[in-house]
Amino acid sequence: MTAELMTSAITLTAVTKSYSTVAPAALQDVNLDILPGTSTAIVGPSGSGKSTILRIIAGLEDANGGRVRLAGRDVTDLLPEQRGISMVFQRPLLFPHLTVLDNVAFADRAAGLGRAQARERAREHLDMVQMSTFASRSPHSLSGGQQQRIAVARALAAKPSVLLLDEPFSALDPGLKDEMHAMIADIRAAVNPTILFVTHDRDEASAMAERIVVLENGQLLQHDTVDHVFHRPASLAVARLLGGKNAFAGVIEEGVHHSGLGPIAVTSELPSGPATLVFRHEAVTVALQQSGNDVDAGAPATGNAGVTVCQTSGASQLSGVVTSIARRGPRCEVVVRVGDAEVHTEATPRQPITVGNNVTVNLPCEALWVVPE
Ligand SMILES: Nc1ncnc2c1ncn2[C@@H]1O[C@H](COP(=O)(O)OP(=O)(O)OP(=O)(O)O)[C@@H](O)[C@H]1O
Repeated sequence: MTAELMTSAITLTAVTKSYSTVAPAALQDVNLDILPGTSTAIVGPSGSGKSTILRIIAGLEDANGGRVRLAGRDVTDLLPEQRGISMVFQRPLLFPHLTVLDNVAFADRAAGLGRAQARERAREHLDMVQMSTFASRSPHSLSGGQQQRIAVARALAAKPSVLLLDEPFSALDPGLKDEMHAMIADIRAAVNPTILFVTHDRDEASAMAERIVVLENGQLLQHDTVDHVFHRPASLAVARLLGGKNAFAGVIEEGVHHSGLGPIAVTSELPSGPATLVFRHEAVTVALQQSGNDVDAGAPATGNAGVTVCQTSGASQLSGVVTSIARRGPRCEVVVRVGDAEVHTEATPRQPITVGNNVTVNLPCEALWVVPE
């Protein structure tokens, strides 16, 4: 492999975009700093402005205000082909009349490179996406996943310092998606472009990126590490958009959060006042209460908020009653009524838990997070 390393920081400053004077702005004052060589996912509901951000960075759409910089260079007024960016779309958009090899050689040919040399470089990029044996095939003879590999190889052949991917693998089945994620990891190891991609799939965001940008209604709600957006959301909106199911409105008084769930010790550093307690259901386990054990075995069957102090054991334990169980692949999601509230938890299908059981909910301290009301 002779491909050279290529990577750029991406900086958006106060970028706004309105497609019409009557519709709400597609992007509102978006500021974003993407470090070179990183991979970042953009997530958000449909219509939140995800594709618009990519298109403005690529130069396919003009912003109404703000600046776009790549590696510190202001590219706002440059044409797409002057920016050193490649973009891959949900559909591969290969040239049907060219072979796979010539599809990938296209950028070099257009840049004036001789056919033999362009094809030699194209072979390197086909190799990078493990498609060298398909070089002489026509695009229509390939599967959707194979065509998307060729689209990625063609994008890389333009030697971009930034690779933008707009829901590139959303049409593929889960097994193929995993293979594509492995391919992106190989590409990062080989040429390390800065990657910014749009996805609706939270698992894909965490599989392919180390950071996530969360958008809603054209506004950037949070840009942070994968771990932080899932476990330390900046707002209730972020928690919800990332699939968080446990949120309890209440009030903090002297380091204790009070809600329908009961009193939960948080941290004394948090100011007193209204706040919502959030935690991921994946972090919460549930266990059948055995009579005689030391966990609130006498709780009434209607469910009762356990007193919860979160220090020595590193976890709060709540007593409750199972109200529903739903299978989620290899896991089960178990909903437990605790006091006035419902807590979403996870269990394995082998656990002997049924609806109506008295259970203990184990809430690890590190899973707790508080967001403003
Ligand atoms: N060419 C266009 N003309 C008019 N409005 C547009 C155009 N492109 C996008 N919009 C509007 O701008 C807003 C943001 O669109 P965008 O495609 O960026 O959202 P998105 O988050 O990528 O959505 P999705 O997840 O559905 O692809 C939407 O309200 C959309 O209808």
